[in-house]
Amino acid sequence: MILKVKNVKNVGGVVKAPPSKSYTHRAVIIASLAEGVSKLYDPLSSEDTLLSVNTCRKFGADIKTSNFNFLRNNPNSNSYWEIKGTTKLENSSKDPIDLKNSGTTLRIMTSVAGLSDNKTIFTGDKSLKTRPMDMLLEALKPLGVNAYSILENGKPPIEITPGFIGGKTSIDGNISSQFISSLLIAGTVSEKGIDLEVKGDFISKSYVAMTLDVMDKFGIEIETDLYTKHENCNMAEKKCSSTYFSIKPQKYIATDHVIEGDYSSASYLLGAIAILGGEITVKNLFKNSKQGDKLILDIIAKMGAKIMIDEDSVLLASNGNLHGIEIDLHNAPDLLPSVSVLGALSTGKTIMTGVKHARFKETDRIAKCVEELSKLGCNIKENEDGMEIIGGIDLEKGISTELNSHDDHRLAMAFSLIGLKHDITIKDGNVFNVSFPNFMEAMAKIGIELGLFEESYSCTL
Ligand SMILES: O=C(O)C1=C[C@@H](OP(=O)(O)O)[C@@H](O)[C@H](O)C1
Ligand SMILES: C=C(OP(=O)(O)O)C(=O)O
Repeated sequence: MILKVKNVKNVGGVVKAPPSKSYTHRAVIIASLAEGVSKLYDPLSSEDTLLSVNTCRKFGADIKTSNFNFLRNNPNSNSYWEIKGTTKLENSSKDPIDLKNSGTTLRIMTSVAGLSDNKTIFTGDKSLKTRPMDMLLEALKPLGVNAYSILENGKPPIEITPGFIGGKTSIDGNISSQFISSLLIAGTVSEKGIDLEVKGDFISKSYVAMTLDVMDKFGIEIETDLYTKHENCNMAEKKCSSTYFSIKPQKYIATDHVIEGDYSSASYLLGAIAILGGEITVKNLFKNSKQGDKLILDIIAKMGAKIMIDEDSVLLASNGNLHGIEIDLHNAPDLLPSVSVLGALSTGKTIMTGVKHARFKETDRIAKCVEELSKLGCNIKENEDGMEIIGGIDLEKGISTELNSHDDHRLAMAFSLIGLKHDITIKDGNVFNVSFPNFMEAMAKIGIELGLFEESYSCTL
């Protein structure tokens, strides 16, 4: 389906950010490992999070979901999921479990599957089969888990043989923080607990902070120097001291938990008004959030808009004139598509650094953003760990006005913002259900009407 901007009028107003995908994954999986019944209020019901729900059901959790629209329902007596966890995991699926497009479910559940009584095979869609897994599989071995890549390419499909007894292990932190979240979540309920050393450059650290946040809410005590270490290591001198985590064997305690709003998804709503000019209030964004993508507030402010942060909402005011900035996305890789579009619609240069790991997502997001923005006449330079946008969109110099999402939800939503200033279309644009099913409804609330159209195939005889 082709996604494009249909109409823009009465721009602005108030909109609620959707619940956090990352927090929903964590709460579902940890509640499924807890003794007792937990209630998750205002969870994100999206393709990816429902994969975590269905996979946890396969391992024995009893999960009752309720379909409600986060834009219309406030967290109230009936908008929650009820999760009865289990401490005795058994994979009831005789076939490989298809995790489609969800890297978070794949990584975290690979360690959890090591706790079960029987073998598991995880597979996924074409994109998921490109996601690196070898470092996690290596780190699991000293903990008693024999897991391997069936095609021996370090990627899914993955077969996991149980035996997770826990103990001491280490892993490099430069590819994915999901490996670390996975080891910590599962290691907690293993016989010996876990002592984990994360070596070298530790990217996307904020997601591990979110993991520890949810583990704390479910009663777990953790010793770590994550919060006391210097933010980024000295990459120039290649000096990065390790980060340590020590968790004694413990049991998760069922609890009720409210899922906060998603800053990654909010970046499209905030970015739209920053580009167009106007004023919006985005609710459900928490001032003290641990999400790394809260960085979008600093980015948009540095580019020239006004940002006011309240306890649980953000007010943005913009005149639509943005200028380029330099930004390190080391801790917020999912903002790369949004920031590349903001940079392409700004005056001056925008430089993104520190985000080589954005190459290991649904797509190689550095390469694809460069490829697609170049089509629109952007003067853009690809670097190993980011990109430089030297000159913005200039359709006169461009070769096409049809962009391609490459089936990546974040590319589709970020590229849709270009349609606020230029007449462009996005092929395979209907992929936002992975993380933001109500994306079009939320954009309509702030005056931006998006449309989805069948691709018209012209037959040439
Ligand atoms: O743990 C998580 O919820 C996530 C971690 C990040 O991945 P990396 O840690 O691989 O950067 C991020 O890109 C992904 O969207 C969600
Ligand atoms: C990469 C992402 O998620 P996952 O790792 O769960 O596929 C994302 O949401 O951008």
